[in-house]
Amino acid sequence: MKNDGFHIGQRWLSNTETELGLGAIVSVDFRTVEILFPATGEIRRYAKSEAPLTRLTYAVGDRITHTEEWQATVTDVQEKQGVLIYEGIREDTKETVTISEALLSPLVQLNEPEQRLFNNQLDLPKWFELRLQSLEHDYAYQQSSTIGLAGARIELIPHQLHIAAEVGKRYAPRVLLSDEVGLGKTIEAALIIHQQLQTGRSQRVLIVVPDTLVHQWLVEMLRRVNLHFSVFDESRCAAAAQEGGNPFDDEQLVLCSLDFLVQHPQHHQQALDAHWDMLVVDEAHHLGWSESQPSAEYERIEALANVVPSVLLLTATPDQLGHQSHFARLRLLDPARFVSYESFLAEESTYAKVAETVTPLLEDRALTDDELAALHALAPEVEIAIDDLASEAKRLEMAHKMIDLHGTGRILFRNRRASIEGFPARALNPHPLNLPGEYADIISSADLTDKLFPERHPAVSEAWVDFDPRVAWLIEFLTAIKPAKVLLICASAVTAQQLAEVLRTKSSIRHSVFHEGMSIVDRDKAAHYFADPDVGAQVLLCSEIGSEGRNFQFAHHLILFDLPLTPDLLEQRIGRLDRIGQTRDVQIHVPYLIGSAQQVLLDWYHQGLDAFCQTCPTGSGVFEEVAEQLLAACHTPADTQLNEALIATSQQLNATLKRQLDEGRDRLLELNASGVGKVDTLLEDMVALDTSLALPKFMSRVFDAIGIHQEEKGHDCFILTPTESMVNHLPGFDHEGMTVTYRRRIATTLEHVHFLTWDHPLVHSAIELVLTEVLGKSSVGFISDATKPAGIYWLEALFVLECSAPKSLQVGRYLPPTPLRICMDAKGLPSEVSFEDVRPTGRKVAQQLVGALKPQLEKHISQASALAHSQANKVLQGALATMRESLSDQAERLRSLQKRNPAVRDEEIAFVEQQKTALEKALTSADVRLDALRVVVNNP
Ligand SMILES: Nc1ncnc2c1ncn2[C@@H]1O[C@H](COP(=O)(O)OP(=O)(O)OP(=O)(O)O)[C@@H](O)[C@H]1O
Repeated sequence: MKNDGFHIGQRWLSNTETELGLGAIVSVDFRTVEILFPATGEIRRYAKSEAPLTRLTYAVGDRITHTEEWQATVTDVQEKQGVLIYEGIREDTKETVTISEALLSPLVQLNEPEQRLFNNQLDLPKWFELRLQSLEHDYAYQQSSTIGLAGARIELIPHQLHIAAEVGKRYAPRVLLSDEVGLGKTIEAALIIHQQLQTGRSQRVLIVVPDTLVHQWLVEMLRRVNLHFSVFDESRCAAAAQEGGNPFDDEQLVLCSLDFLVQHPQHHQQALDAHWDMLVVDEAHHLGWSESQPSAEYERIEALANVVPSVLLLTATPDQLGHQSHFARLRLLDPARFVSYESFLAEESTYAKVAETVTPLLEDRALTDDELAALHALAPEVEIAIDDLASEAKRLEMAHKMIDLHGTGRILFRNRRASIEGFPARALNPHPLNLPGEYADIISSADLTDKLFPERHPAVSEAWVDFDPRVAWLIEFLTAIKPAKVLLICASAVTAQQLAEVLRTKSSIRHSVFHEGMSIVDRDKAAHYFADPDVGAQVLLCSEIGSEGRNFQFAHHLILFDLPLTPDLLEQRIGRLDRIGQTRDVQIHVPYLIGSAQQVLLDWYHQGLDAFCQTCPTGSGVFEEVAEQLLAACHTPADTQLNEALIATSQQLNATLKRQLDEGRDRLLELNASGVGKVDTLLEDMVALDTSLALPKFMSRVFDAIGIHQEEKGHDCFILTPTESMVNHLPGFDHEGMTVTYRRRIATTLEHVHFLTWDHPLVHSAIELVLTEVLGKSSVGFISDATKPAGIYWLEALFVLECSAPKSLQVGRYLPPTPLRICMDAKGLPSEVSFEDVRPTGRKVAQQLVGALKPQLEKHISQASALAHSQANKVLQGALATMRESLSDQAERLRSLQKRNPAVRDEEIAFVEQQKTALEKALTSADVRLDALRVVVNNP
């Protein structure tokens, strides 16, 4: 429509302040024009000849919005005294309406690149690049193998990454993470949860842990993977109860203690009703089970596991409450697969055969005919041609297929220290002390507890600390090795408290206690005080509750003031120090009374099982066999014959069981868990990401563009602060300032520094901000290329191929929003040229250029659009083919697995099929949209 001057009532857009919305001319005189912007209430007065304004006019077919907020589609346009009168059909009532442009809503924002380009809503050319890069990076991220893993603040430890990647990519994984103590099960769980959340496979997660570990889990989730869990306890639920409803519905990520669920059936019921995607249970050996007497803990978790699709159980000592309980937990993960304990035992006895048959595949040589025949016999339904085993990679693939087919491979992961390098050694330091006469009567009683813990007998009350030589030894020992940190564990809270009292009254040794009689907050304070390297406690005196889960690897000395009766508990105790992050050999000190039942235990553990200096996965098996003999020996410590026989039997049993485990279950589990041959590519991808400069470069441009100042601080850290020009709200950005790093090494040592990776929420919100803003949708810029004629121009059109689908479908695996950049030259031909350093032209020039080139540009846009559609179609066909192939493979693999290994559930197969159908539908509905336009003119 021809513009023949300003008239009151006309609607114009500001070219310089696009955020003002649609303005209305309120006065015009012979030299100036005054315009009111109703959306912000601001008025501007301009010289008529210089006014940076563009008239907004609509054509037939356009959609307009009335000030009363209803919409209409334009059917006719007339002009009366310079003001446009639109006729149209109202969308809600279908009435025919007539609207003067004066009554158009001021809240108009032109979103379409073309509209913006031809209405002079132009931005700086750098915004076009930012949009393009944001789309390109997001595209790469969505397809990356490292999604959900790269952003964790951890060292890259292969066995953990393998498990996390293997489990994290499954649909509703149900697994038992059973690495030996301290190898990183919590970290593995954190990585799996993070991956499931980042990819949309899960949204609601409930973590259940012993109450001693609630705080530690809270902190680990936050510091390792940036996840804020809410702790639910009695007081939180009571407060929520007043508002009514189910308190568990209020949060997506919840952490609570197992005790809490056991002691409060009504809250357990609420948790059951709260529709979780994932349940995580730490120290799952507490879920004791026998056919006649399942524990309350087991029943509570079983009820949850029956309704929650994904379940992770964590325990380093699966046999701690007996092998039956271990079976019961596997059954809880997959009731259809683990039907009876007897059949489970029978199957276990075949593991050695499976391991023996698979092992040659891992030996980097051709298989003999016999070995090949054994392989055929193991899995007759798998066709194995010699060619299938020609290369090392193929043999590895076959080995993993076989492991997958047999036993607990898919649901149980266990790494052992023996197969992981770099662990320091453990040394036993026994400290024999004379048995005081005061204990004589007590230890001669028939009660085993009296024999093992005479200090707890009422007859000696608090006086034992005065004559028991372990107490004097303790003070002397602590004084001698000061300031070295020492963790002391004993069986009872009373003993820990009494020892603390002695240290308080008889020494100046800084100490702290940790036992079940304290509140969770006080316990954490005590642990924190112990961890403080400068002014903290030298010794932490723990009751048995300190023997699980906690991280005390900064200490190198462990005192076992008494010994527990079960080997797995001993392993848990030692595991507080012997865990990832321990930098020195672990010194285990056992002060014991000569000739006591404790000496029997010491000798049995050390000589019978070698359980102090090595981890002893066979301990519970041996214990089950010799329990009677062991108890008899504890009753008669002086019976050397009995003791020697006990040790000899235990040594023998231990050797046999170890061999069986080594050859069978553990060998298979280890092959499955450690990721030999499978994790290398992932590790390479992670290292490549860590060393790439793409993210720092990109973020620096984004920060610059949105008005965040980035200042280098040294140590590879940057301080981010808002500048005055920062107008947009960036979720996750701290306006007080933030210290960030892109380096893993810095992030794992400086915990207050944010670790910026492609997984980080700040990076996601920055990308989202760039893409949801209109900034950059249209721009004009100059390049200087002396080799090309001055004045030639190109039109860059950025299209996005995308489809909408529910998040849980993770359509991004196959077709993330895909950027397609098409560049047309002045002749209307597609060009491969790309531009760097496109500089702004100035608004007026840009306006004039767009005005002059409008007919050509319109033509180029439609040519580019046709090209984009044809490119998109190729991309789409590729995505469909990949999706079909990959899901068909998955379904086929699951079906063939299921024939051998019922661990594969029917729902898993059905799920893959449903996904295939849903993805087919979603992908075929994908469409191309124009996201941004940039006109680039050569002006050398
Ligand atoms: N990849 C890693 N990077 C940095 N620290 C790690 C890593 N893996 C484990 N750690 C640290 O090592 C210690 C042991 O890890 P974690 O607590 O996950 O082991 P765990 O197997 O759960 O132990 P437990 O058997 O005692 O429950 C923790 O302090 C943990 O933070």
